[in-house]
Amino acid sequence: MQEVKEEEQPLWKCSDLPPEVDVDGRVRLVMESALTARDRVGVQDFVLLENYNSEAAFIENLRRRFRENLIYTYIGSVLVSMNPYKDLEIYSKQQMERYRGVSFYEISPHIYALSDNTYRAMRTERKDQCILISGESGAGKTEASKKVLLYYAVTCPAKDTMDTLGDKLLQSNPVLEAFGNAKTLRNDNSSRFGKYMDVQFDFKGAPIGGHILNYLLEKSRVVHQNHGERNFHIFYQLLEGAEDELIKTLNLDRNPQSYNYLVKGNCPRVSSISDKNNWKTVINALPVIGFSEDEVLNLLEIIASILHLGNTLFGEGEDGETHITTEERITTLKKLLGVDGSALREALTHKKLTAKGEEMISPLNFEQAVSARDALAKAVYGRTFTWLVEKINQSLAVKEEIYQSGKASTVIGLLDIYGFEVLQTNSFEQFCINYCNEKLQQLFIELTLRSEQEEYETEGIAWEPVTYFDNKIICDLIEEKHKGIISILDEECLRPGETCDISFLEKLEDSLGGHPHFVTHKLANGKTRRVMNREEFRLLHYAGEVNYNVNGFLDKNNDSLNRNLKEVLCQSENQILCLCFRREEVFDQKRPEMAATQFKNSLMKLMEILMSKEPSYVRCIKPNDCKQPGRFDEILIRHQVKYLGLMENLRVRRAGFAYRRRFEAFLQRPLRAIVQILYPTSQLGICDFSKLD
Ligand SMILES: Nc1ncnc2c1ncn2[C@@H]1O[C@H](COP(=O)(O)OP(=O)(O)OP(=O)(O)O)[C@@H](O)[C@H]1O
Repeated sequence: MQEVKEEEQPLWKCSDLPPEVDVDGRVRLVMESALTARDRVGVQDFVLLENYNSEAAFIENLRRRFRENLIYTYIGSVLVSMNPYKDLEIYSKQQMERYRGVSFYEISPHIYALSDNTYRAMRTERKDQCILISGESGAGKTEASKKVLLYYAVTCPAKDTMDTLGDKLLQSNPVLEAFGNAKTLRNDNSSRFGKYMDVQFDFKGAPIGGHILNYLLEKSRVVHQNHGERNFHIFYQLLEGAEDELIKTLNLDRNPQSYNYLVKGNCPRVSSISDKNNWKTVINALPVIGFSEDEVLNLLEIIASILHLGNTLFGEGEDGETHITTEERITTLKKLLGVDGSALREALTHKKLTAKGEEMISPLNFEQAVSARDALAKAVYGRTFTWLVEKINQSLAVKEEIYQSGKASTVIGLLDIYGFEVLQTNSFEQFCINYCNEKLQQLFIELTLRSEQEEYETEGIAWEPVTYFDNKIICDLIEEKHKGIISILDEECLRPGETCDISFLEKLEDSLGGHPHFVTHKLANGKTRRVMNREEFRLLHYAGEVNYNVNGFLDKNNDSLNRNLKEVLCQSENQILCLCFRREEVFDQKRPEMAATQFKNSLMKLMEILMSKEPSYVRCIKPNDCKQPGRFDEILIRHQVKYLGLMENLRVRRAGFAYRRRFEAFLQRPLRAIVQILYPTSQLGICDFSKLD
């Protein structure tokens, strides 16, 4: 692969110049060469753009760099990363060495430079840091976060325990990806959950522990996939990669098309994915992260049982009663889930209710039985995933007592969370994902746009104020107590009487009609009405308009599982399931929080965590929708530049002293090069430049 080494671009080597060229001539040639190179490869920090107010100039700079495989560019200390959709040889150990301990602006932009800078800031300032990686699906967030982890695993000083910790940190990735990622239309390896990971360092800078917080797994994918998409990778890995004996033990058939939960997307195989190789990686990683043989078997029994559950079918008798028509599946489920078969059969076709203190059993109709079965599959998968993350956390936990309180150590947090999502049909999951992005935008405004300008003001620096859209109004629309969409949704789920998705929509119209960021078919004017479905509401997000179809909102928010199904599972002999389904839950009268409220609360906590740390940003951009290298889709890119707030970010950076200081540091590089041409034998180091001033 032909790559441009940026450091070699702008400068001519002395020896390239004919001896008769005098010193002035040399300097002139060097400057000209730098300018020509800049014309070709663009500037490596957007703050150096002459026309920094022009979006066209910004995009042109991205284009030039992308063409030369220069995927990283700074906006001050923010790293903009373009997904190259091909392997570039820029992540080797030698590359890591180049960035280690080197000042941010002395060397070409790189994810390693940001990783190193964050690490050094943590060490010198003894302050917790966080790296916030954002961008839309497929923009390269997970790849970036893996590069950061790899950098720390390779370059940080090692404690005795570090070898194993580094291994565990790296090995937890393929496991999490197997269970939490799936092929979507936009990304063959899309994370279907949000992830925040803390890496804890001791006072010598050695990593000593880690912790992962996971957010809202897209459980609906377990039972349904859109056309061209797949279920979570682990199902296909198991069928393709497991040894014959295991397949037999789990009573499976290797063909994914045999399973109802795997056929919906009509996409069993993906050319870019080797399920067989990935299976090997996962199965080798599990013991490294501390899974016992029994736990691995129990885990795979759960995965297999979900496939069998999807093939458990129902029929309707003459009197309208529902029964199971695939009795052999119950026999298999009994074995794999370690539960009582007849209790499971009963719980899949009946519902237990308590009315006036008395227990009643009521039969389920066909649709109810299908949805009880699907709810069981989703609950089992979702809780198993949470258990898996907990298990990884136990293995990454800091072992030494002195560090357990966290006071003697410092932390670098890594946030890799779903980007803003607009699909053909947007449901509850997209609503939550886009709400999360509104919150992150708030944080970005708070920590970058607002705070930097306030700093300029306090320091009495003259600058041109940068205006930006404050999306608080949209956050309030979604999360405000009693009035926001989430409160209205909860109310509709809980209130007695007939409620449904449409009654929720009507409630929204009654309460929020007239809000400048909320529209429905009924409230819209003619032009918007024509493109809106009657079952949709539209939110005018900071990043653009999104129509949400209310179908399924109530069910997904309720996220409930019939009590008798819970009873069956809490008696499971499967070690993992009996931890996931607790007896107390069956008897607990208190209703657990609804899914959207749980998500809202977890986001509030996340915001607190992030606010308490010094942030660095990686803004990932996806160059095209076809996952193709070399293709630069300007419209798509312009949209991302807009919603990632990159132009506002650039204006703020350009405006004040922070920019000037960094600009000066940046200038030292060509200056040093020139000095080295003029005085080739000089041993001047970077600090000597102050003397030159
Ligand atoms: N730096 C990179 N070098 C080479 N390929 C990359 C790089 N970054 C991303 N890719 C390619 O793009 C794909 C998508 O990247 P990634 O999974 O990191 O996206 P994402 O932003 O995390 O998406 P999602 O939100 O869907 O999880 C990767 O599987 C890989 O093929």
